[in-house]
Amino acid sequence: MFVKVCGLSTPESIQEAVDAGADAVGFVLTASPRVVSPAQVTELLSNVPDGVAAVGVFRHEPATDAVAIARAAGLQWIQLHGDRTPEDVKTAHDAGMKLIRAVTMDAAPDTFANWGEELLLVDAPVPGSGESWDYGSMRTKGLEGRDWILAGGLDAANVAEAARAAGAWGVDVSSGVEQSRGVKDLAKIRAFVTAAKA
Ligand SMILES: O=C(O)c1ccccc1N[C@@H]1O[C@H](COP(=O)(O)O)[C@@H](O)[C@H]1O
Repeated sequence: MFVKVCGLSTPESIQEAVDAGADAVGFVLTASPRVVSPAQVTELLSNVPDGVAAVGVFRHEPATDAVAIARAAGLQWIQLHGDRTPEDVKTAHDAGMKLIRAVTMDAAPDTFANWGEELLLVDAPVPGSGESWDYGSMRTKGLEGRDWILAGGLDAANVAEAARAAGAWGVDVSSGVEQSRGVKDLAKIRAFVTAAKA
């Protein structure tokens, strides 16, 4: 199970996620209680070892802006939420970036198709809200055999059953590993990664 821990802003939280076995860490570069600056990301990247993907997360920004911000920060992966088009995938790839394309669980059926992104992420209607949803509804979206990530309202207690119900290849978390909004809890990070990997 691929595991991404998102909304990290301190060396300690990155270290905990990496030590626990996370495959990717996310830095929120859009309006959010978890926002970090590109300069902060550049500093934090020294705590991310080779083999762990460091992902810049964006919501409504045009893909061209996201690519420029991520590149300035030293990132090679971007995660694009919001309304997107196949042209956005091309923009990311033309810039040499790898892409996680995020769609909401209630998005139009054609948006679940493979547009050539490296990974698809399926999230709650409001990203980063901590809201859980009907994960089993993903069984009807034609995602079998795809590398796709489940997100939205996950925590250590529900991640195993949620991933099983959805048939997910990977999972992503932010709210479920926090002690208060935007403040990560190291024990919850470890518990989440351990539960997901188990
Ligand atoms: O975490 C945020 O604040 C955020 C803001 C804008 C776009 C995406 C954001 N995070 C993504 O949301 C899910 C986590 O949701 P939850 O908090 O666990 O319910 C994950 O994909 C993050 O990358």
